[in-house]
Amino acid sequence: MKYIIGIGGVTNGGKTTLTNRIIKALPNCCVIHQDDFFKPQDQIEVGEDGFKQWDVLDSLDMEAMVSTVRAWMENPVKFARSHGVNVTPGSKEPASKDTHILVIEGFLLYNYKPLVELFDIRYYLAVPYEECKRRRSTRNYTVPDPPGLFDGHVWPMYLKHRKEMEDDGVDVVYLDGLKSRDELYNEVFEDIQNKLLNCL
Ligand SMILES: Nc1ncnc2c1ncn2[C@@H]1O[C@H](COP(=O)(O)OP(=O)(O)O)[C@@H](O)[C@H]1O
Ligand SMILES: O=C(O)c1ccc[n+]([C@@H]2O[C@H](COP(=O)([O-])O)[C@@H](O)[C@H]2O)c1
Ligand SMILES: [Mg+2]
Repeated sequence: MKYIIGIGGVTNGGKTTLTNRIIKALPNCCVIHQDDFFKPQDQIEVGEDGFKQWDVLDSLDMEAMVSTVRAWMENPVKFARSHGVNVTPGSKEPASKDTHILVIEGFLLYNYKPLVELFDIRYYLAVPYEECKRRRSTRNYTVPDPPGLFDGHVWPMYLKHRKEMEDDGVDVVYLDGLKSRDELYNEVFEDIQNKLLNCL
């Protein structure tokens, strides 16, 4: 069985932190990080607001990202081996027999049609404005945020994409990013275990 899990939501919601823990706990589990598909800086458009438009689908090579997901779907064992993931032989335990899991994490997972339909389950981490802004101010991205980027671009784009996703009726499981790392991990891990057992 193949199972694709999305961990999406707002920047600094805790997606990467949660993902890194979840993938260690699941068998035959590969991961794809959307951040690896940002286009080079010189290809990022500058908006009328003067900011580089990082937080839009056009800043990402979404075709390459979907191709990578499809490569996993076609041959998860080959994908796992070529990405250094240990593949355990199908055990007699029903929950792990021939189960292959892919976790995809990123801030714009559910606004791109060819990708959104590939998920078996979609988690969505959210945190309120103040906390998001506070966490963001402590981050060091490969390209540092210029002054005013959060209020001028990042947060408005988050609200826009979230509204589009909701208007499109995308089915997501909301997670409260204010909960502790442990609480989030336990909640999501338990939910995944139950979903996997129901699929078998
Ligand atoms: N549950 C949490 N509670 C408090 N801080 C968190 C939590 N999860 C992550 N963080 C912190 O918030 C920041 C963003 O986390 P990260 O996992 O990189 O988020 P994202 O990938 O969604 O941008 C980091 O400084 C991280 O240590
Ligand atoms: O990774 C990069 O090269 C990069 C360069 C510039 C900006 N980013 C920011 O990365 C954010 C998405 O990652 P994350 O982990 O904060 O969800 C997004 O809000 C972008 O503004 C990321
Ligand atoms: Mg991240």
